[in-house]
Amino acid sequence: MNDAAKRGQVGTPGALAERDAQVFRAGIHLNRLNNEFEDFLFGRIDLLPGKDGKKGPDGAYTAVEPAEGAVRPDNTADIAETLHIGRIGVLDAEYAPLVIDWRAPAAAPFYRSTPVDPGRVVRRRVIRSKGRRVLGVEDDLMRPELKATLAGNELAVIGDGALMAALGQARSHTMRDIVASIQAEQDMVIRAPAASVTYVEGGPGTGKTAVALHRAAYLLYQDRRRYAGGILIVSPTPLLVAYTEGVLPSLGEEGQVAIRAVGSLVDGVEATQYDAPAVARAKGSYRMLKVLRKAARGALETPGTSGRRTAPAPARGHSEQLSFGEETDENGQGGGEYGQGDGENGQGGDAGTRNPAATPTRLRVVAFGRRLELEAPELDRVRQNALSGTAPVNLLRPRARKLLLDALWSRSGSGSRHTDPELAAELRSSFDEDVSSEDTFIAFFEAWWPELTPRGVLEAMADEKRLGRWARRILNPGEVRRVARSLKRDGLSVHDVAMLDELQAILGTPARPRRKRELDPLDQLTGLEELMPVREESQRERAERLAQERTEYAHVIVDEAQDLTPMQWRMIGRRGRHATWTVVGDPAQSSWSDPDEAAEARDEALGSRPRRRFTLTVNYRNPAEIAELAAKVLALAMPGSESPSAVRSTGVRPRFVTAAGGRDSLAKTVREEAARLLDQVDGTVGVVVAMNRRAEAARWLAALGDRVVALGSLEAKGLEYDATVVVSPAEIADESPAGLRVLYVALTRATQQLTIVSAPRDEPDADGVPDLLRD
Ligand SMILES: Nc1ncnc2c1ncn2[C@@H]1O[C@H](COP(=O)(O)OP(=O)(O)OP(=O)(O)O)[C@@H](O)[C@H]1O
Repeated sequence: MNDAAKRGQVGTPGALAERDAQVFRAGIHLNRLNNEFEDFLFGRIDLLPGKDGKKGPDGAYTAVEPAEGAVRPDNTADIAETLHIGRIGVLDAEYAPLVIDWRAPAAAPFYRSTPVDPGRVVRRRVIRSKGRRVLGVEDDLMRPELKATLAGNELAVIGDGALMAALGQARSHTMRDIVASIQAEQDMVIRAPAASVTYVEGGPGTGKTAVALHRAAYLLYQDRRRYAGGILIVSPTPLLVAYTEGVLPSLGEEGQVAIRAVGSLVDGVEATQYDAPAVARAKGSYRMLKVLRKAARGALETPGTSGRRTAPAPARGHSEQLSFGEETDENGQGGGEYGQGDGENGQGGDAGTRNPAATPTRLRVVAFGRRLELEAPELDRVRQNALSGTAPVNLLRPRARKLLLDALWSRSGSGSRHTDPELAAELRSSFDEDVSSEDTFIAFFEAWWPELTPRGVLEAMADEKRLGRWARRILNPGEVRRVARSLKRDGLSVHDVAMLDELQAILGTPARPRRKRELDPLDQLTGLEELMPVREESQRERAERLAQERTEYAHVIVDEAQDLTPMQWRMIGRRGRHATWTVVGDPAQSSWSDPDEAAEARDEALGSRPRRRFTLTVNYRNPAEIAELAAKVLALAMPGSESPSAVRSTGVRPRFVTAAGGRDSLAKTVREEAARLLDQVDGTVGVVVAMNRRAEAARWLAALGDRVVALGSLEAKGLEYDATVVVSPAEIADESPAGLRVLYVALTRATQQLTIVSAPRDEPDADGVPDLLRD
């Protein structure tokens, strides 16, 4: 900035422009440094000289292996290079690297080096700090046999390992980044090239979510321009979004990355309700796709018995010329109200609802002084003819309109009036103009072929009779009844959102004139707003706005991919048609009942892009004592699959408690156990119950403060707590066909302590161990 000020004194216009540009860049950099100040420098590696002596642009040796003779026969060596690793890179006054960005190639040895395969690293140090104070230092010696010296002094070793220090810390309600202790197998995934599909599997606690988030930051660092197209991270629940969304800003990345729950992928919708398992199964499966296709066409026709009329009514005085079904609004006025928020940005499907009027069964217009009339059979023929096109239903409107005019034209008999083709064409076009500007025709057309919204179609599906027709031979009558009933309820379920999105694709969005965005004069001054105290829209706000408007992304990261239904895969697939992908999941934790169908949908979404597969094998979350217990359920849920190995053990075994029969006893026991755990851990306690006990469990715990949370089994996905109470394993396991896998998720949420509360249904033995968890 000082430098820039000097440029300004030159006084030429060019120098002024350069000054502005430099001040701007310096301002951005200063901002980033200030934002990243906390815990800015977290790592250091001391290295042997590189094999070929070559150095990269960041000034570090590029070779992974040490130079020949770097280790002397008496096992002594000199440190040739010391690198400091931080959240972002910093150069010194000479433009030499002072701190290396954790994502830079030179930082890779910090993560990759292990005692088995140390490369050039002799000592790896993790530094914890607060503000300007160093709180602690943890060293790992990668070559413990070596006596290394740095500038004549022997290398010191402090602390007992950064990883264990990180894992032992109490948990809060938000996830922390793991930059200081990323492990080698995780680093391979984070830095995998972004070509095509990177597929990561691993058991609970292996760091899949952490790795996915760090990968997003890494990709942006690697190729910011390419990912200006945005990175979408899809998370299973809003709870997990809230838990993880702080990680990227802590890595110096926000704006380009949108983290969305699968129930919030359609703009303006935030679904938090869950359907009962049988309903979810019908709504999520491929079968629903067929039903939606039929419904989207069927919904064009509204039975007269609906009794609801809010479509634009014919103008007064013309109403007698429109024939609606028997139960239409008598005064024919209707009020012309479409729901608001009809998606100016072309999304359309999320906010507005329109209740179409009963479909008119007769059209009468006056053209060329003659009354022309089309009756129901003719209208029906025209409709079927129009629908034979494959285009999205709303985009078929112009075609339907044209076919309607054709039918009226032929009814008028005017076609034979002229033999001269030019005159005939002229006559026809003036006929079309005449008819289509007539209020009657306009009103008729709006009611006969209304522009459908996804919400409108979903509402039509709430009518059991109509749904039954559209779902004939696809859903069974029980499913039809349950789905229709679920759609009558207020608010959307997570599965409804994928249906809305599919409907949006089936219906299509007709082109609308774009609203001109006002030019913000500050925008013109590329980024000067960064430095101004008052500005209209911050960079972050702008990034959020852009993310809102974005419908496709350059990279899509799917977390907990094992849970997605076929319909959800289709929804996400539409957002990444040209994207590269990172897909992380664990089949053993899947709450979806038909994994084969979901795999088919996943393959369709990912297309034929080649896949690179990784497996994470170490459980960083659960102590061995908890992992061992969970493994028993894994053996039942997915016989033969391997549990990840737990990296530490606490010596504290899971506790088993039995609640006597009766609601009060269960409530009391759970409350006591939660309170007991709150006493024993510094951080959070999660109480996991079957989905239908959610509200009840929240009441049980209301007096215990906000360190404790009640969670339905499906909501526990991806989260973690210092301690958890799992209430009635049998109830959770019996909830759905995937119940055992859901129970496996519930049992693997704790970082320190786990208590199992059994109800009589769990058939606990004398020690309180429920049937499902016995050897
Ligand atoms: N290298 C690491 N250093 C420190 N902590 C780590 C490391 N890897 C993972 N963890 C921690 O382990 C816990 C589990 O990680 P994460 O939630 O990413 O696992 P996951 O594989 O997504 O689990 P699940 O499948 O159960 O959702 C988190 O607290 C995470 O911070």
